[in-house]
Amino acid sequence: MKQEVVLELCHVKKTIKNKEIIKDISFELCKGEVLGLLGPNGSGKTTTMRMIVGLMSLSDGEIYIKGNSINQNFSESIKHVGAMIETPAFYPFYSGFKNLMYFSRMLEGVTKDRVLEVIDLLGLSSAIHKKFSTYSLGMKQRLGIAQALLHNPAILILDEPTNGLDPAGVREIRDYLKRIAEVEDTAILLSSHLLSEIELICDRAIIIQNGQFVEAIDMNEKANGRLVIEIIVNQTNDIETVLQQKDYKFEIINERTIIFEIDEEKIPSLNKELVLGGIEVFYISRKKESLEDLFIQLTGGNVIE
Ligand SMILES: Nc1ncnc2c1ncn2[C@@H]1O[C@H](COP(=O)(O)OP(=O)(O)OP(=O)(O)O)[C@@H](O)[C@H]1O
Repeated sequence: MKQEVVLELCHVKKTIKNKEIIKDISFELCKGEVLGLLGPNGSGKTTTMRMIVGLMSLSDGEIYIKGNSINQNFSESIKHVGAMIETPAFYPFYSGFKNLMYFSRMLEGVTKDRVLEVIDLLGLSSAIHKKFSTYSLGMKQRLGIAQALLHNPAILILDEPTNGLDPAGVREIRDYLKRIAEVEDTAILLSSHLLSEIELICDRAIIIQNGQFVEAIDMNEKANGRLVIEIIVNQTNDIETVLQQKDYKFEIINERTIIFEIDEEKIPSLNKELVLGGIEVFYISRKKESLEDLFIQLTGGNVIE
């Protein structure tokens, strides 16, 4: 069953001073999904997010939030969005709690119970009455996410939420984001230049480069066992004849090497087929592509921080 689409970008473009910053970006974000926006520095991740939250206008294209065009009905669409785009600004000498209460009063219908709920959701209860200035960077980020969630938005937009955090802090944020998506059914769009994070946190990733969509990757498909394997055989000339009736996805690399993209459970039957077809199999080895390999391959080896 297809999930409800809560955010849709259709051929979005942005030109600033005659420079096309965003050339043509389209993607969808579904309820409860965690989607990563991945791209080298300067590829347009922040600009894309700024347009979604209305901090920047679109030069062309459309953005729909829960079916409402942000161009035509901004006030209706923006109420479904919570965002942390720049470093969140809090009063340093107020406690985390007082800060959240302060922001909650500016939002319609946010009760003290909801404030307590987001504090619990982000694991901030034990430190919530301490001054904001005493918080670690990870706690400041979590308070920022808690603030963005106060009005229970359908979509949470986070620009590099793990930037500057140590590995333990990164893991913490990752666990909390997964929890938010599960518990509140929130759709999360986050950007990161850390590929490993995107791979761990997200259900899907959109790769962009030079303001242009490059590829969408489904992490669950990867996790569901689709592997890249390398098979060394005595000769590859007859491979196509041997496998003629099967819908294998493969590439002959040279006279002895073939690469297959295959479900793990189909490897033994593939092996059998090759052997029965008169092909001598020397090695079968797993070449599971990491997101990093794929990213470098797709973006032509651009340097990533
Ligand atoms: N207001 C602006 N005026 C002119 N150029 C801009 C403006 N905002 C962004 N740019 C340019 O647009 C491009 C994309 O920037 P953006 O910040 O969206 O990229 P990014 O993928 O978020 O990069 P980073 O990871 O470094 O933050 C960059 O070349 C940037 O210099």
